[in-house]
Amino acid sequence: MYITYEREDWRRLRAGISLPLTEGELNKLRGINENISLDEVEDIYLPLSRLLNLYVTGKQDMYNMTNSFFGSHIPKVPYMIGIAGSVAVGKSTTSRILQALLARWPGHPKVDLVTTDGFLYPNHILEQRGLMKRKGFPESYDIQRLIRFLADIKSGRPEVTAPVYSHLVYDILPDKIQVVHEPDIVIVEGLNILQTKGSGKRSMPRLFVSDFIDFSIYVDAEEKNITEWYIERFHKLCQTAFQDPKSYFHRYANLSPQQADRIARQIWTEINAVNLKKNILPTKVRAQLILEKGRNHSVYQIKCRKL
Ligand SMILES: Nc1ncnc2c1ncn2[C@@H]1O[C@H](COP(=O)(O)OP(=O)(O)O)[C@@H](O)[C@H]1O
Ligand SMILES: CC(C)(COP(=O)(O)O)[C@@H](O)C(=O)NCCC(=O)O
Repeated sequence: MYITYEREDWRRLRAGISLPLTEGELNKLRGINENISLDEVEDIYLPLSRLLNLYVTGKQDMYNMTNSFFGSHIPKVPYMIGIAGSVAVGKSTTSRILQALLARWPGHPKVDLVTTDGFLYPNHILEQRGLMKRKGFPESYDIQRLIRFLADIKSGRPEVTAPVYSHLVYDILPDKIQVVHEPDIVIVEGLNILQTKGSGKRSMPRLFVSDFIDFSIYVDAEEKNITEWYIERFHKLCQTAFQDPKSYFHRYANLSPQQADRIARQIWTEINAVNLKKNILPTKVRAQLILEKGRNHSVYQIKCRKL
């Protein structure tokens, strides 16, 4: 079902890319994640952005042909890329690198990035429903609202808005929205984008998030590595974001490294690992492309769906 490329074969696909990264651009990418190696960007993400750019152009050509066949004018509809995978596997980093790379291809497409955490229910609703320890589980999202949002984008509406989630206050920000304005490409990132908990009552036709996605990518790694990345990120947050008195986790600001380790492991085991096994990993087979990451986040294999 998938064609498998080992890293060495995949990186050779770079040969056909006449779009080297300039020093300034490399620095900008380094700003996205100081730990990402530039070899990784050039070997893995640059060829991937080239492939995606071909798909985007192909889809645009199809729209143009359809318009000329029917003598009609279908409004420009953005191309939608979905990035799925576990908490802490590197979805945000992958999305932001692809956003930056895709914007460099000819025509300089406008690439907007949306994360599905904006569609989590606010804490007061999660509290009422006893779901505060279930953030990220299917029932913690307002999936109908997410599907409406995607349907609005895909119907060619020039401006669509999304709610905004803050990892600092650990809640939806009631007075903030994200405006998605006439994008050429939208990257939707979230652990739930390949799930099949649809919208609508049982008796109604059901739509899934993936019905609106043109190309889906699953970022995969062994659970023991993802656990380490989660714990490392938690340690970093203890020293940075949690120091802010506005942070929901400010109580963790003065933890010893051993205490931080224990708490991170506990949150991972009780919430995120359960969600990974029960609700996220089973969706991997629905992705069109799978990035297999080894230790240090380096991608050692890429699997592409044959069709
Ligand atoms: N390609 C990468 N190279 C190095 N570190 C990475 C890479 N991708 C993610 N990370 C690190 O792993 C952790 C999780 O990444 P993040 O993108 O926040 O994950 P997610 O959005 O899936 O929760 C972060 O600490 C991030 O800095
Ligand atoms: C907000 C998240 C559910 C991720 O959501 P996503 O952006 O993938 O929709 C996750 O980062 C989270 O907060 N999980 C709850 C347990 C924890 O604090 O890690």
